[in-house]
Amino acid sequence: MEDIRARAAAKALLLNSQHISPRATTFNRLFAAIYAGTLLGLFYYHMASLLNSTSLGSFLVSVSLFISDVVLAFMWATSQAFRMNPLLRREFLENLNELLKKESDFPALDVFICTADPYKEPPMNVVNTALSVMAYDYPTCKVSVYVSDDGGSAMTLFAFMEAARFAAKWLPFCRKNEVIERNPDAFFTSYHHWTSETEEMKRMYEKMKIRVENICEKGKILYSSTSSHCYSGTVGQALPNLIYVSRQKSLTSNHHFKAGALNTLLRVSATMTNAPIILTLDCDMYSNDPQTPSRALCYILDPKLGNNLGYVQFPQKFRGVSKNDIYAGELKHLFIINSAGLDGLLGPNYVGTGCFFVRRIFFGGPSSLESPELSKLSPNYVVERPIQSQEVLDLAHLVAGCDYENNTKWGSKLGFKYGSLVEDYFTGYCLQCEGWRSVLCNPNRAAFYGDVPISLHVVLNQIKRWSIGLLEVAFSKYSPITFGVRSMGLLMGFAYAHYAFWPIWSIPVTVYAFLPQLALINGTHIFPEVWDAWFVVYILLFLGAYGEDLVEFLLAGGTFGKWWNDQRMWSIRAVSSLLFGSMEFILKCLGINSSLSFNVTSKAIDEEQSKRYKQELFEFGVLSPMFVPIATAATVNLVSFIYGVIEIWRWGGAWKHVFAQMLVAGFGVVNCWPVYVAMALRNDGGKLPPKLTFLSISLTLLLCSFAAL
Ligand SMILES: O=c1ccn([C@@H]2O[C@H](COP(=O)(O)OP(=O)(O)O[C@H]3O[C@H](CO)[C@@H](O)[C@H](O)[C@H]3O)[C@@H](O)[C@H]2O)c(=O)[nH]1
Ligand SMILES: [Mn+2]
Repeated sequence: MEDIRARAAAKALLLNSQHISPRATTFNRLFAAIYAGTLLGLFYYHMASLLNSTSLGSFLVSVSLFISDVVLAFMWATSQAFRMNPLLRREFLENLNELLKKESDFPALDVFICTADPYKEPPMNVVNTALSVMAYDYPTCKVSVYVSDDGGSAMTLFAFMEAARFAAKWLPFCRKNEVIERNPDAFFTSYHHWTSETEEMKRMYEKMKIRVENICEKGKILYSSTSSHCYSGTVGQALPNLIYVSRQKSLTSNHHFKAGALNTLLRVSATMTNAPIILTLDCDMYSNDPQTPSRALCYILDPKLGNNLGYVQFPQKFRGVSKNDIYAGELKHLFIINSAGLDGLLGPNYVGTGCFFVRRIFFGGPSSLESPELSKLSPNYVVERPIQSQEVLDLAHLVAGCDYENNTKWGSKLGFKYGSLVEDYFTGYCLQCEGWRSVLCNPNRAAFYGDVPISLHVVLNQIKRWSIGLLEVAFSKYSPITFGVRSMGLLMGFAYAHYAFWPIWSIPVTVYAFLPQLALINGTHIFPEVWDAWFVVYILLFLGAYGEDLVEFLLAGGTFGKWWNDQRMWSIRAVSSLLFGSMEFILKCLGINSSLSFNVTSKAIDEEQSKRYKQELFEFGVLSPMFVPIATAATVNLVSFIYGVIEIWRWGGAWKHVFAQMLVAGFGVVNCWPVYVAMALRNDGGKLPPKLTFLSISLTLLLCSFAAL
């Protein structure tokens, strides 16, 4: 790749450009300064109330509010890193074509696809993902697709044997007809100009699908999970390599979940193709644009970005999102807004999928090569034997063995990093600390599409796993607030700290979801009254934060409806996933619960659920303990709001004292609307289970009567 970069420099070909909006940056910085000043005012107010508190009760209330606001201020301060220098980029594909004239000019590409559970991740979807990348507009002899199957499932293997056969027809069909939608499933559901050739393709696809689904229904093929498989098939000349890998597992060794799977793929692919560029994909993220690898090359081959560029991250985007995205599954801030912000600093964080890496990144910092234990695994080793030669297959089996990593540097100095359930965040963070930088590529046509979870329970469990993983990093010796700030400077360190400490949002949100409401019932006034200048400070801070969030969301292409759900899910997550995640993390630290595991997000679709999702009805349905704080908060807010209304009606003049608390409770009630509906007004399978409704109403009565004492 060095020589191609040199050629690009000699020809002075512009492969990409970057654009900073001076207006947005200036506005953000000015706004941050004003907001910071207002925050100082708030803390002055807090100090005064702490010093003036007369009873133990009022002191405890003041302390809780103070701690909550400290957390909010910390999260605000760390999030400023995303706003100081946001960057937009463009690629010039026509110039890349000037540069890469022959097939041999293209660097080889190894694609890694991970799957783990044939029931939660239907093999047909995994196959569609693989087909979509096999059909990339890229010299076929340069592409190899490696599928890691952590479930060791014969069904997935069977599906891939079928897929390899189908690919031999599908790829030429796509090239000939210039199909852009190269995921067969997406193509056949969106295509309308049927020709006899298309009909024929569709029939073949349907037949394959039925064969695969039949096998899955029977679930009857022999299941083998104690040996490692590497099947490789090169079906004809004009097809990319497709390699199925199921690493060896045993009950006594730690597999490190997805990070372990990816490291196995790193080694297996090194023995077979050792391509200098690697794309990692989750099985639910298919390619939506065949030109994506070329876009990534526009950065990787850019001589200006040089040897420090380690990865090009594409944002996660989703299909099948409901009209107003009720579970905020798009996570616009995480994947788009904040990533563009980081791009103006040292580059976006790695989000686990849709990311093109330079293989060299997994072997030490840009200027300090870390050698693997076998020279054949090293990034500059050139594979000379064909994939199917016995020698290569033997080595591949060896490096996929369950004990292979013992006493090696894999997971610490080499490859994807172990030690956190969010291996993507942790790996990207460590790599950036080593001095690698990254780029966000966010083209108009989405490069990849994934599935969003369509039930609340699944969403909350996913976020709970993330919270545990993030806290593992936050409280490790690599904490971004210390190690990160030292390695990458204040802003990058802050940005990573913002994520690592993400679960502590649960503190202020839980406090604000209960304390002002219960205090209202108790007759205690905890906020300044309406005509007080300090009330204005509160209002400015609230409107400032929500307003800025809304504007950013709209500028990133969101709608008001989606934003409303986004802010709602922010508080729902905080009182459930983040709270439970933090508790599980604490239990783990205390040694009480030591078996944290990677609970794979279900991608299987239930027809009834999917219908309710389209109608935008919140899906409760199961007995999840995480629903209890949500439902309890909902009822407490309602009771408190009604109580406040009655109070004002009885003692008209008192309204200015309770106004702020009424505002908080009222905001809670509006946000909790779907919860009330799920408790009382619905009768479908997704309503809140009566047991949980009963439990949360009892808890509410308990809390409210305690507060009324
Ligand atoms: O032991 C395991 C567990 C998971 N996976 C794969 O990892 C991927 C992500 O798992 P998923 O359950 O879909 O997790 P999500 O929470 O939806 O994914 C986000 O969060 C993960 C970290 O928690 C990242 O790895 C993902 O890239 C990111 O999209 C899937 O392809 C799985 O098949 C494995 O290969 N082995
Ligand atoms: Mn996923």
